[in-house]
Amino acid sequence: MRAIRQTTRAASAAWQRMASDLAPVPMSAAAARASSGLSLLRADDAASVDAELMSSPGFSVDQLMELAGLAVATAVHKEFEGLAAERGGCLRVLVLCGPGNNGGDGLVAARHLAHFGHKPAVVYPRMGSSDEAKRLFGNLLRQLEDLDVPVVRDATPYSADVIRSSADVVVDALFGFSFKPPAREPFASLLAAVAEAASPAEADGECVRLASVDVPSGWEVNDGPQEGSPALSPHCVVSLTAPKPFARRLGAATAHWLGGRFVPPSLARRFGVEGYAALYPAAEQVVRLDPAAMPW
Ligand SMILES: NC(=O)C1=CN([C@@H]2O[C@H](COP(=O)(O)OP(=O)(O)OC[C@H]3O[C@@H](n4cnc5c(N)ncnc54)[C@H](O)[C@@H]3O)[C@@H](O)[C@H]2O)[C@@H](O)CC1
Ligand SMILES: [K+]
Repeated sequence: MRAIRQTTRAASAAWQRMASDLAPVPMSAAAARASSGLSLLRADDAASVDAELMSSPGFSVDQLMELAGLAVATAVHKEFEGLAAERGGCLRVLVLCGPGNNGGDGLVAARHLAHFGHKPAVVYPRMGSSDEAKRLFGNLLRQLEDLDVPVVRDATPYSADVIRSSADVVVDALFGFSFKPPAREPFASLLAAVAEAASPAEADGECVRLASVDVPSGWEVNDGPQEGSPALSPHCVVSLTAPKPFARRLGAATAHWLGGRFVPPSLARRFGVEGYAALYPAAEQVVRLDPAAMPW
């Protein structure tokens, strides 16, 4: 009998040793993100992905901007479908476009929003002066003109009150992953006005809905909102290619969409972002991320 008890104790100890060998080793948060292919893309890595897409696989900037802008328009349309239904199916969308490619995504999004039956208007205070900027953005402006989408080049009239009275939704395409705080004029004042217009501080809680393209403008891409800068508090963010590290600072009330479904798996793997491709349903160009399922 004693021999049987000793054998049982030995077997149990061996089993416990084996079980502890098999138990999952706790991973660091960074390792968990990398192993899932759902890393956050730091600003310099996002710029490298962009540069590589336009070198080895041979995309043109026009192609990428078209897909990014279409994704933005689609996400905005889907996110605010309920609001559109309250407004007879048509939203007044004020698209604020900055001087770089984030602004270009906004110009493309405005065109698609017009095709979707909404009423976009664009504020575009500064355009790059290079020949390439003039060609790229000049074409996008011409396409808006052909659709009778108004484009205003002077941002000064856009106080919080003017924004509130002229728009249901503001698309913030002022700055993306190349933004370096603090914002200079006229963008600083425009950002302050948008921040006020989109804040539900009014007595009835009614405010303009704000959708930010890639990064909420005025937020530091890797660290999020900074003290003292006019920091937007968006209702939704549409991240392109992969969310950037500021995403950790988004509150639970902010919807987070992902678009930019064009990165080849080999390139995505090198930056630890290959896991996002599997999140898109079927032929969708955008996906609403579930914050509980994200490792960050
Ligand atoms: N691979 C991708 O994910 C793609 C990204 N695209 C978009 O491209 C964006 C990045 O574009 P860019 O690199 O042109 O840069 P941004 O559009 O982020 O901004 C750069 C421009 O903003 C100005 N600027 C920067 N800091 C400023 C400040 N503090 N005050 C005033 N002006 C300031 C710069 O002088 C420059 O003109 C992304 O965020 C995304 O929206 C798409 O267009 C194409 C594909
Ligand atoms: K933005």
